[in-house]
Amino acid sequence: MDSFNAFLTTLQQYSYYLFYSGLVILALSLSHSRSRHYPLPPGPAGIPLIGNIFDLSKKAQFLQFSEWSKVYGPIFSLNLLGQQVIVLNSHRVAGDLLDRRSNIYSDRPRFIVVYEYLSDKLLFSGAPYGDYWRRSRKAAHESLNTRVAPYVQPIQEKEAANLVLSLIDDSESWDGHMKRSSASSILSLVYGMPPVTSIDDPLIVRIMQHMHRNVEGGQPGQHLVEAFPILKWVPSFMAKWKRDSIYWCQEDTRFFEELLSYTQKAIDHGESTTCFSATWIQNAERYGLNFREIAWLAGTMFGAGVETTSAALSAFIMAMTLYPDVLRKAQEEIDSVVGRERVPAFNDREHLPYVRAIVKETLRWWPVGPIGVPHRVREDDIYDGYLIPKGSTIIYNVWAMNRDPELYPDFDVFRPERFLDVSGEVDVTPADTHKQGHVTFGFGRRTCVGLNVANQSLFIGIAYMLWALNIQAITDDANKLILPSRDDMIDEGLIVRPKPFKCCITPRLANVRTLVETAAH
Ligand code: HEM
Repeated sequence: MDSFNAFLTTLQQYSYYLFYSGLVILALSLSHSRSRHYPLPPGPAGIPLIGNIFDLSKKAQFLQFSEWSKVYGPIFSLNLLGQQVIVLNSHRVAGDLLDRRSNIYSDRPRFIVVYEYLSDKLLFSGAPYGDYWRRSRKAAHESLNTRVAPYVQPIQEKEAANLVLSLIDDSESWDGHMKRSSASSILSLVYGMPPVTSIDDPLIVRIMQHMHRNVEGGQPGQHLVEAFPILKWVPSFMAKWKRDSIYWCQEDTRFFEELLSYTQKAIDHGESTTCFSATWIQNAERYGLNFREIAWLAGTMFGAGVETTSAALSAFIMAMTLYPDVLRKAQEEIDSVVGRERVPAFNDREHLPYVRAIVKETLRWWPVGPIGVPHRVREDDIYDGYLIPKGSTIIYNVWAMNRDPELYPDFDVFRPERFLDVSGEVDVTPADTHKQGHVTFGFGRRTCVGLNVANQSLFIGIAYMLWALNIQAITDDANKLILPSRDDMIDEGLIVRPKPFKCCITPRLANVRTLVETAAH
């Protein structure tokens, strides 16, 4: 009898279980089918099966998106070869979804070439929102947040001094120096290496090649396999992209592991080093990262930090060439705070609101990543009466948001004053810009983890250049100014930098070199 009762109780428990499971499944499927009754956000009509892919090949994507946003509004949808893409064009919409619903909007779309093959799934900036991303992001965040300023700032001051020296010695290659300086800064911060001062240094050349491959590999339309993932299964001997990617992944892994061994040796020899990678090695167990994963975490900083920071520095040079009044005003501020007997330092930051505003305006006026880095939504979502289907690629249109005429009425003009109150002292930043004044660092849980390092690097680099150098447009034989064109860009897909142009960069005073040289050593 007891066993029969036990059987009945179990049966009862099972029935409850089945009943409640049934309810949950019913509720889920109802909500799923209900959500499917909502329309997609509006968007340009495409061709059956291939969607809007050809509409996008006519001009730079961010320009096309911005044009569409004027027709379809702050949120519109596209179909790219069957892939649903949702484009967000206003601060409110991007903030509502990517920041305030970040629990479902923090995934990345699949990057087959760059993430799966070129990095063997170790490039965490391209990783899905999951365990590996969380472990890497935690380690990165602990090293790159504002609290580590005492370690970061002396390195960045030295790098800024070296940048100015190279601009004094070889101003014609100014764009190359921006890249060299940004790469050198990452090498010092991540591995504790001394500054690299030559553009032709093999280390710099190697890093540039790695970045170039990643940028090229990630360019939309570059590889058919991104649109047709089934091509991933084509054997290597028939697919050059696959052969090359596997080869370069091995080479880059070896390169990053060699660089990390530099830190490991320093630790083994008992040297005191507080560089990022030493922290990661010493806390490897707590982060749950092995040697290879740390090597790639460190290597990821090149891809994420060099091209972006250097493009912003180049945009600053363009802005100073086009807006000499801004340059003059900033130099007056710096001269009154720093004087001519010493070089600028981070301690001056608080007293240089106009220079701080120039950093913001540079990133607003020239968003180096005009469409950021795409996210992916993990669940069906309803927003403003529209369905955003699970698995959609979410693109936030930084270009359009940084040029929103309601927030920035004269958006085409480089005007740092827009970030200061009437007293000229207090920073002013619009809502949903994460106190940055622009959205160039992205959104939500994937927001640029290096933004403090980047802001500091730009501040000190710009302060040094303003203090030490005159930056002017060149003139022709008739003494007429030859101005660079704002529209001359190198569009590398995710990163856009000014096309190098000729300008005149000279020391402001005779004592500049001696003072900067002392600071560089
Ligand atoms: C002006 C300079 C920079 C700009 C404009 C920039 C911008 C961005 C953007 C737009 C993203 C994607 C955010 C998103 O998905 O919503 C990103 C991610 C990232 N950035 Fe930056 N970045 C800069 C400098 C740096 C630096 C200096 C570092 C490292 C030292 C860095 C490390 C990273 C990493 C690791 C990620 C991936 C984060 C993740 O997927 O969780 N960035 N950055």
